Amino acid sequence: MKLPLTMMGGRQMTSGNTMFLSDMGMMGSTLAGYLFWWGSLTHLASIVPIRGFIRRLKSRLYPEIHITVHEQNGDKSFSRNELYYAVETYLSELASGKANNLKAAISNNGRSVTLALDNREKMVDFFDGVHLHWVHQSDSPSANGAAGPSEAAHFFVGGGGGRGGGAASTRGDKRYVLTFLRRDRPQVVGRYLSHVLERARELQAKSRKRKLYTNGPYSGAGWSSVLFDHPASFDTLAMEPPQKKRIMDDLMTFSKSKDYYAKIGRAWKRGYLLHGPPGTGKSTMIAAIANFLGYDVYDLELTAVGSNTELRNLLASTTTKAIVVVEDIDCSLEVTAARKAPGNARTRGRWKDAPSKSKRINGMNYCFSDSGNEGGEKKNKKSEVTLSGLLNIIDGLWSVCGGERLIVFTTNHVEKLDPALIRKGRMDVHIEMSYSTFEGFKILAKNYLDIDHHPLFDAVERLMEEVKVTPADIAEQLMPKTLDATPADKASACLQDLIQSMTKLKGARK
Ligand SMILES: Nc1ncnc2c1ncn2[C@@H]1O[C@H](COP(=O)(O)OP(=O)(O)OP(=O)(O)O)[C@@H](O)[C@H]1O
Ligand SMILES: [Mg+2]
Repeated sequence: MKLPLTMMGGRQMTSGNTMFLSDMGMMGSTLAGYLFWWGSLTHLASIVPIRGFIRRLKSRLYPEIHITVHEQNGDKSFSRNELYYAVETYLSELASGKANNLKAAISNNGRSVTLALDNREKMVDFFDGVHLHWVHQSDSPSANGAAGPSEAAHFFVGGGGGRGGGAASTRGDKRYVLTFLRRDRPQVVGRYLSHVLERARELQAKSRKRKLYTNGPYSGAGWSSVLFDHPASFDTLAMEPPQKKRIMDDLMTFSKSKDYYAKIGRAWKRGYLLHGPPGTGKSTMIAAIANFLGYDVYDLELTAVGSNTELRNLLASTTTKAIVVVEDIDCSLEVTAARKAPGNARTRGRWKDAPSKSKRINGMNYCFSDSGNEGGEKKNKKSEVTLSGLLNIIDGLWSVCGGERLIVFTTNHVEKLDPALIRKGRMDVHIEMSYSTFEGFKILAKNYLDIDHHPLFDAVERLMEEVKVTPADIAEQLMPKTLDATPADKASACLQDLIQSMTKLKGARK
């Protein structure tokens, strides 16, 4: 009798095509032998947990440390643990290029998508030759395959659950667990965690919603704010490229020099004086700086400040990473001694005609919220802010505040300013914003018309050698006047307009 035999996995064993019963006897005893050993091994494994044993053995050889960063602090208030969010930000940058399972969410006012590690997703990082493993864990019932409360992955000694995870977690807790070898503890505790925090701050500063604050007549004794959403950047700023690069390098060096400022015992602040004729881009430059560094802008209206004390309180309530701007400083303050009464001071053009709380800044309308009711009273209040008061407050205030701050003064008349106000150490960088050069014009032509070359460029260049035009004048002429024309026709029409107005100007100056 020939019987086909079927083994585990459904494979048919045949000898040729068949197998005789005598062979089956031998096969049967071999099979019984295997089964015996299999049974013994399984029994042994149930007595000695081999994987656990191997893990324990390895953990003796390569001891691990786990650091758990919980979403909430362990105190009674369950307050938000800022480190958790810093780790999340740091890992989202790392994970976006590497991790397989990510959570996506919309942020930044619906303009960008942020990615974060999904539950139980692991991420490897390297820092100064140290191998670091992160895993995200969540006890939330909705989390995919939730991990046990104190389960931490063992990266160096094999996967799976085990001990670790630090403090006991609460139901619904989310946490990041960092695992590394014990021998790397000094680098991780000493430097890596600071690096994570520092990088997260940089990323948060870049993506956070920034604000424009003002102390105008509608904001009571404090600041009122709106979202700062100005599109200016150094790319779009018409300026000689080497000068632009010097400014950007200076700003970047400043923003990265926290330790250096601390070492030399100076407050972490830098003063910029922007001077030049109207329409040369001083206000635009301030917006570009704010966007470049990711700072908030405090537009300080000195004529609306009642006294030195009020000024001190205003400046003390600014956030870190801020630019405090005083536009037209020569008009805002009597630069030699006591300042003018508000009624006599020139109010900045961009503000003075505003009929309501809506203000036009750099061609954009901003609507300010009213956070106080003192606006009406202030108009008639005589301000007592003095130059020396301003200087003392600036010098004194910045010395005690830890965060990085820029203070920017603008003026059309640098020659009128008291030297004490603009001396080095107060206004460290003096930038002259001047009439447009041909290089500046080409930047504007690229921005406004999207062209790098044009047959009419030569005529513009020749005229620029003879007449002075501000970037604002050029920008005005390069604005398309119709939507119907082709891009090439629009460019030609705008350049002809510009040439015409420059020729007129040349004629008028003869
Ligand atoms: N250097 C520049 N680069 C790009 N655009 C510029 C530049 N200068 C001026 N503009 C354009 O001209 C407009 C007016 O410029 P801006 O308000 O910056 O001049 P300003 O120097 O601050 O003038 P004011 O002294 O009157 O305050 C801006 O909205 C911008 O469109
Ligand atoms: Mg201006």
